[in-house]
Amino acid sequence: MSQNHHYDAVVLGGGTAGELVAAGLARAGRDVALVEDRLVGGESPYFACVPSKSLLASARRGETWEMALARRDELAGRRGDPAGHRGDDPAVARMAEAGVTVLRGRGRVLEPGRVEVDGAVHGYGDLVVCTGSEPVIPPVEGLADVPLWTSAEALSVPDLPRRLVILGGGPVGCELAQVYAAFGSQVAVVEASGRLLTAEAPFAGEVIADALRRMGVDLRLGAAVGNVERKDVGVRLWLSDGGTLDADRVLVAAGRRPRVAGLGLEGLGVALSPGEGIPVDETCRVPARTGGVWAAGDVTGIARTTHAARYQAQIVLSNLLGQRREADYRAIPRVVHTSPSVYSVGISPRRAAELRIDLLTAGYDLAATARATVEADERGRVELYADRSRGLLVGAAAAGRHAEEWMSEIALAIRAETPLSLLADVVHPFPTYGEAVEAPLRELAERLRDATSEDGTSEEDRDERDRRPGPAGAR
Ligand SMILES: Cc1cc2nc3c(=O)[nH]c(=O)nc-3n(C[C@H](O)[C@H](O)[C@H](O)COP(=O)(O)OP(=O)(O)OC[C@H]3O[C@@H](n4cnc5c(N)ncnc54)[C@H](O)[C@@H]3O)c2cc1C
Ligand SMILES: NC(=O)c1ccc[n+]([C@@H]2O[C@H](COP(=O)([O-])OP(=O)(O)OC[C@H]3O[C@@H](n4cnc5c(N)ncnc54)[C@H](O)[C@@H]3O)[C@@H](O)[C@H]2O)c1
Repeated sequence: MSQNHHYDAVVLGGGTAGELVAAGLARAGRDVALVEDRLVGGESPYFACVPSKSLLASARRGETWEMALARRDELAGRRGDPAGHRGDDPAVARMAEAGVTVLRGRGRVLEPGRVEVDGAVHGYGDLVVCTGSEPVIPPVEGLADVPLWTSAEALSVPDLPRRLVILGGGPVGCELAQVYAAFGSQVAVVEASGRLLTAEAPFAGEVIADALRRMGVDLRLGAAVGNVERKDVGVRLWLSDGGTLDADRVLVAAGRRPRVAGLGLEGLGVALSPGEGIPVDETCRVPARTGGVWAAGDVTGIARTTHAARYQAQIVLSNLLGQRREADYRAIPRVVHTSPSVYSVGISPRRAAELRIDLLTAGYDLAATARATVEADERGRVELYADRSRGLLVGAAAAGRHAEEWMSEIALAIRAETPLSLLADVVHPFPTYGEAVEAPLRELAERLRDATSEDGTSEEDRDERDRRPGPAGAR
């Protein structure tokens, strides 16, 4: 096949990460092509973050389903219309303005230095893979034979099912359970592990479980779906605990896997493992037989949020523009935007157990803050986690009203390795939920000081220990 054009860089996938890398390189004078086979902008604006947060906000404001849909589709409506018109013109125009060539179609690597996009071949110097992730459909008998929703359908069609069963109680399952329950669907969540938000601190899942139950959501925790059968009206699901559920619609929210299949990366000598992300080093470079392969965003399987995709895109950009920069994943926040919301950062108790880190935990119920009293919303708690051996804050979780807005100082503290004695001296305005971190910070500082004086460790020893690199956080 003859080659159309040789680009300095080809970016595969025009989502959050791909757009940023392509525009940044083009603005720096590089000849760049962005390959996108759906909508420039990717998942976040059309099918994920924006429509889900819009519906959650409408639910909080008590809007009707019709109002909520109108607002959702106005914000995310650039996903196109049923006639097949693509709605991403503003995003494409942004790329053109930056000097990026947008190549519509599915891209795959033919051989080192050459990609094919719907039959046309293009050459490249550097390849940046930003192909995102896709939902996992669990191998449940009968599931493939019934009409399913993934989050993309749930966030783009106008239907409000009377009975909705959600498979999976992770961030997607919890956010969408709250949306549909708020607008009147009878919602059940089937979560195979014993609790919601299983990767996070147990109290967080309990706070969300309580909020969902109060809205009438039927939580089937610790139960897996055995099989699914189509009925005259709707479907029936048989659960491993012997229970059954009837539904008009099944929404699968059972996790996502990096989108790596069919990209031709094996031909570059990239080592791929089933279900895993493209391996990257700390500069987001992909170890490959040939140089010049990079990856950013969900496809790396590392932090899987829009802000992490942006961060990795900036890392790739800096390195491609000749400024070495390494990613640090120790303090990337993870937020579930339910009411109350859940904010986690750094190491979770589960991750600490896997890494055999001896955690010191201190917590505080938000009910004890004056803000909770004046707001008449006492739900929630904050927990802070310190690594006993390093004497540093390494993780935190909070469930509570707007937790995502008042916990950022903890991310900074973890990232900057701020001494606990200094953190415990920080003053928060009264009356705010943010005051809830003061008591646990003081407690951790005191317990670490006591531990230090008991084991005879001097301040100098502690300083030396603090300078050593810590274990990778959210990975
Ligand atoms: C329901 C839901 C809600 C979420 N809410 C939040 C939230 O509130 N906050 C948050 O931070 N994160 C949230 N996320 C996660 C967030 O959406 C992702 O982390 C983010 O979109 C990842 O960006 P990306 O650039 O890696 O991939 P994507 O945005 O998925 O972009 C990848 C692009 O590559 C294209 N592509 C793939 N293969 C090819 C190919 N071979 N050729 C051409 N194009 C290709 C795809 O069409 C796609 O446009 C949510 C996710 C879901 C599912
Ligand atoms: N606010 C945010 O930042 C946000 C919001 C939504 C999603 N996301 C991202 O999207 C990704 C996907 O989220 P998710 O919630 O789909 O995945 P997840 O992997 O976090 O959770 C999936 C859940 O489904 C359960 N499960 C799997 N198979 C099951 C089965 N057969 N029956 C019952 N339960 C089953 C698992 O135990 C797990 O708890 C996450 O990585 C997250 O980072 C982010």
